[in-house]
Amino acid sequence: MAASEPKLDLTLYLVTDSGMLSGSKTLVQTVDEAIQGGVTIVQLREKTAETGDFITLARKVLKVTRKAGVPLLINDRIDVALAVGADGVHIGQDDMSLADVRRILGPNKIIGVTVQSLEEAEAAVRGGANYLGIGTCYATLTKQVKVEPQGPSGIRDIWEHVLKLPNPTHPIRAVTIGGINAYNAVHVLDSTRTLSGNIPLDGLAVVSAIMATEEPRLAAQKMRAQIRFALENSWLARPHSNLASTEDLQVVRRAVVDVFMQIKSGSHTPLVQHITNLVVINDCANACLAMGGSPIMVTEPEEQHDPAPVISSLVINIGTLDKQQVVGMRAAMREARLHNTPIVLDPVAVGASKYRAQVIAELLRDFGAHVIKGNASEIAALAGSEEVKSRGVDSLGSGFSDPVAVVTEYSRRQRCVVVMTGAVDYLSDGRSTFAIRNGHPLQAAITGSGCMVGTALATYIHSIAHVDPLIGAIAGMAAINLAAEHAASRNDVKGPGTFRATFIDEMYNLSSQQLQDEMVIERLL
Ligand SMILES: Cc1ncc(COP(=O)(O)OP(=O)(O)O)c(N)n1
Ligand SMILES: Cc1nc(C(=O)O)sc1CCOP(=O)(O)O
Repeated sequence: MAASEPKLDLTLYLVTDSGMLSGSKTLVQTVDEAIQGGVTIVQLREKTAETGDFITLARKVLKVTRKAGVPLLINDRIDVALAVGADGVHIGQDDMSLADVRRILGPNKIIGVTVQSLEEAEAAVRGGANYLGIGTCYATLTKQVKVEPQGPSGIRDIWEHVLKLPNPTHPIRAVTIGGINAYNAVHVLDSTRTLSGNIPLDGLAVVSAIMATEEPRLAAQKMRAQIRFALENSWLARPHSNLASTEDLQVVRRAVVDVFMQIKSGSHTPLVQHITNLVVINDCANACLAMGGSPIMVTEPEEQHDPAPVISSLVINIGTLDKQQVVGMRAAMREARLHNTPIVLDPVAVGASKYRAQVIAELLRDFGAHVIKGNASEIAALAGSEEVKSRGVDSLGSGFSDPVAVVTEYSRRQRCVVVMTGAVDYLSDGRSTFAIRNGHPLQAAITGSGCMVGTALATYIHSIAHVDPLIGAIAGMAAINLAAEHAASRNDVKGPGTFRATFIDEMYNLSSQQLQDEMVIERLL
């Protein structure tokens, strides 16, 4: 194959570490296979190599990268880059200054700079870096990092900041690095999209996710597929949903009924995994069945891997939290992320203890969610608002003075659909916000009705690729509220006990015509 001119494509950035090789493959073979699997740029990072050995290795790797038309950068060592004619270098804050490196290498070589703060990022952009390696995203065993991992939201803050800077010569690009793998790639790319403009990072940089495997080609293929999904198919990547954003509420209503019909007609039976609280397991399983889904209560960490490919959606509910359960939740969310399975997070009583708040913050940092559902006090606790207080699992007072602003802004920040339940339910994807005014006070008189909302959301949002999560959320919320209205109006319902059983019956009986005719929905934004 003829050599081709390397162009800067940061989509999947391999940073090498020969110390991680298992022994069955050389570094050159590993790089070669990783490129075949989809790596788009390589950085030779040999922290302990002698200069002569480094140059010899770099020449061999360069042959492979040139053949594939992929740029080769050298970590830290400008002399090695010059000696072999590499395409550029990557430097950190303790290395030779950017200005000196640019002077030595000239205007055409690629220079990447590690940045961990707004100030470092600003200096690198002003100094003419071609791209930024924004670190450290997650904890890593690959190297000792000096700063606390900042998680995707910290990375996003830096990315957002640099995009607002005037750029002297060329548009700035960026990847993030640290603890990234095929399981968290989509979440990292989704949640580092800028709030203003929805602009994603240019790619992800990895060391161990490829270097420490026996199958670098396969590892690179998996990473590349996840990155492609995040950049092209994730709902955040799709242009503003035509359905939820349309001014015509009739179009929204029809889309909601269509989603409902898919399940009601039996053309699709979503397999809805629950890791939920002890109080409501049975109710949630029955609600799921009654709506046309199939519940599966797989909870042990060890048994998350096998069913993961066939799970349609995952409910994580922290109502009766224990440490072992959290391990299972993390394993389930990790698998869900790999399979792009929608995750519905129910942060029950998150404001009640520091432990709950910490668990939820870590789950959101590490895995995120496609939908967060809570009552006003739970959303207040998550959004950092003092306006609504809680008592146990209940909200106190009359709620937010401006619920639309709270829900919309929190949804925008979390990059997911937020559903805030109450007498009026508010649902937002950060771009469009709706109120649903169905439901009955008896829902608050039984335990688990909020948890069953989580089940309903997950049942209708059974695929990220095929269901707009906001439309699916509206379908779930409206369906369960209408079932409550129908149940409460029945003569055989005498109070909470009979309501509870009848509620499930009416979830089962609800027709698409009733949903169409009786759903009270209002667009607020
Ligand atoms: C893409 C990318 N980003 C960050 C780094 C880290 O570089 P640096 O700060 O120079 O640390 P060392 O790699 O030298 O340990 C990187 N190498 N690549
Ligand atoms: C080389 C490097 N630089 C980092 C930074 O934060 O600047 S983290 C890191 C190592 C990343 O390795 P892995 O993909 O195996 O977690």
